[in-house]
Amino acid sequence: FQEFPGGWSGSSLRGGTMDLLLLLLLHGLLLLPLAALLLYRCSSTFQYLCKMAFFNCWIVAMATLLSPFAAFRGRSVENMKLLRASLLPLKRFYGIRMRVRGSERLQLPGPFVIVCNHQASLDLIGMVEVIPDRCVPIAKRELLYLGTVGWACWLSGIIFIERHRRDAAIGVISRTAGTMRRENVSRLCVWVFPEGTRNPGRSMLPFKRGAFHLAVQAQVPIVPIVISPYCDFFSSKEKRFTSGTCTIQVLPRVETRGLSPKDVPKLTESVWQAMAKALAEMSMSDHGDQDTEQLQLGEDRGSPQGQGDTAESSK
Ligand SMILES: CCCCCCCCCCCCCCCC(=O)SCCNC(=O)CCNC(=O)[C@H](O)C(C)(C)COP(=O)(O)OP(=O)(O)OC[C@H]1O[C@@H](n2cnc3c(N)ncnc32)[C@H](O)[C@@H]1OP(=O)(O)O
Ligand SMILES: CCCCCCCC/C=C\CCCCCCCC(=O)OC[C@@H](O)COP(=O)(O)O
Repeated sequence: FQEFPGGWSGSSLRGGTMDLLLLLLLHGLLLLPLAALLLYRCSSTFQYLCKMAFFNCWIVAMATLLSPFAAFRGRSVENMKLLRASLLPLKRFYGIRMRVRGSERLQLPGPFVIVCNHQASLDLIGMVEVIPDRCVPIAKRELLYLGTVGWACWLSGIIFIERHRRDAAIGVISRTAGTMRRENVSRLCVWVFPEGTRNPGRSMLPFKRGAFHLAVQAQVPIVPIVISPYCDFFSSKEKRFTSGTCTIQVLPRVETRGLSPKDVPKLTESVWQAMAKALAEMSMSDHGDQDTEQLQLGEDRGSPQGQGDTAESSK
C-alpha cells in the first residue's frame, strides 16, 4: 500500500468502478448505432418505422423552421411555396421515382378544383410534385392542432373542415367557392381528397360530394389526379417501405359550367368512374412496366427508356 499510495483504498475502488461504467457506456454508445444499423438492414419492420419516424420528424422540423418566415407574410396561399419546397426533397431520401403524366392539363388560366385519390400520408410527396401555384388543400381540422405543423398549415392558407359537422363543413366549402369566384383574376385553386380519409390499396372509396359542390358553386372545372398504388414499395399494414416508382396521372378536366346542385351526384359518379378506370389501368401498367424493366435489365443493362408524354423526376 505504501508503494501504491491510495492504491486499494475506498476512493480508488470507486474510481475503478466509475472507469468501468464509463467504458461500458462508451461501448454501449458505439454498439447501439451499430445494432440499429444491423436491425435496419435485417428487419423491414424496423426500416418502415425508421422511415415513417423520419417522415414525421422532417415535417415537424420544416414546419418549425419555416413557420416564422411564413409568419412575416401572414396567412397567405403564397406560403404554400415554402411548404412545397420543404417537402420536395423527401422523394430523394426515400428513393421514390416520380413519373408525372399529363401535367400540361394543370396549366389552366382560371381557377379549378383538383380531386385526388388518398392512400396514405405519403400522398404529400406526390402532391407537392404537381400542385400548381396558388392551390390550397382542404384538410381535416385535426391537423390544425399538431403544434408547428398546424401553424404552418394555417399560415399556408390550408382550408380546414370538421368532417363530422356537415353543416359547418358545407359552410366552409360555400365560402371557399365564393373566394374562388371573387379571386378569379388571381386564380385560387383547391385540392381535395374526395374519399375524405386515407384508403390504402388499389381501389377508391365512394367520393364525398363537397369537392363537386365546390366546383359547381364556383362554376370552375374539376381536374382529377390519380396517384398509382404504393403496394409495390409501401404498405402501412405490412409495415413495408422500400424504394420504388410512383406514377401521377393528370386526367382531362371536367367542365361544370351550367351545372346546378342537382347535377352533383351524377358528376361525382362520372369523375369517380374515370379515376377508378385510370387507377386500374395504372395499376396494371405499373406491373407491366416493372416486368419490362426487369426484362430489360436482364437483357440489356443501361438501355434508355422513352416515356412518351411522361415527365420523370427521380433520385
Ligand atoms: C413548411 C412545412 C410544413 C409541412 C406541413 C405538412 C403538412 C401538409 C399537410 C397538407 C395536406 C393536407 C392533406 C390533408 C388530407 C385530409 O385531411 S383528407 C380529409 C379532409 N377532406 C375531406 O373530408 C374531403 C372533403 N369532404 C367533403 O367534401 C364532405 O362532403 C363533407 C362536406 C365533409 C360532408 O361529408 P359527409 O356528410 O360525410 O358526406 P357527403 O355524402 O359528401 O354529403 C352528405 C350530403 O351533403 C351534401 N353536401 C356535401 N357537401 C355539400 C356542399 N358543399 N354544399 C351542399 N351540399 C353538400 C351532399 O350532396 C349530400 O347530400 P345528398 O346529395 O346525399 O342529398
Ligand atoms: C403540441 C402538439 C405537438 C404534436 C406534434 C405531432 C407531430 C406530428 C407529426 C407529423 C405530422 C405529419 C402530418 C402529415 C399530414 C398528412 C396528411 C394526412 O394524410 O392526413 C390524413 C387525413 O388526410 C385523413 O385522415 P384519416 O385517414 O381520416 O385519419
